Amino acid sequence: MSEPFDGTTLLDLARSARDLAYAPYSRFQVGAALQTTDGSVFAGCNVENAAYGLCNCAERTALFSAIAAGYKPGDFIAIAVIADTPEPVTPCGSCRQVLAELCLGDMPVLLANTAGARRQTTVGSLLPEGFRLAPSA
Ligand SMILES: O=c1ccn([C@H]2C[C@H](O)[C@@H](CO)O2)c(=O)[nH]1
Ligand SMILES: [Zn+2]
Repeated sequence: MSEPFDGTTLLDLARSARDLAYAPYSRFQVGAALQTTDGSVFAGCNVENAAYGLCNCAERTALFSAIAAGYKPGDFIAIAVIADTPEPVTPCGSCRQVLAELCLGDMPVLLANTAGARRQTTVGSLLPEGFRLAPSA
């Protein structure tokens, strides 16, 4: 059975979202695209701030946008992330924690770089034994 999402399309959407990044401090642009169970896609880019601790990653922009639009934990089937890194970019610890809260452990995470390298992992493998209070998504 083929997967219920098209990884190449999701990565293309993440690549377009990356162009929208507001990253005047790091100059490091990241894009993400999150697909919901009903086929919607939420794109996200990183949004930085002069108070550096307020910088928000592309992954969390996409996840928070989906939640703000009414989607619930567990309503997501895949996320793609892309940046200009030598190897496919890999999410920071904060994003891993948020992914673990809002997505199922076996949800695919597609990681890519702008040169075309890509690999696939899961939310659970990115944060084994993560902290949680809420029941699993
Ligand atoms: O997976 C990642 C890693 C980093 N960033 C952002 C945060 C910051 O704006 C910039 C440099 O860390 O890249 C993301 O958006 N996603
Ligand atoms: Zn992050």
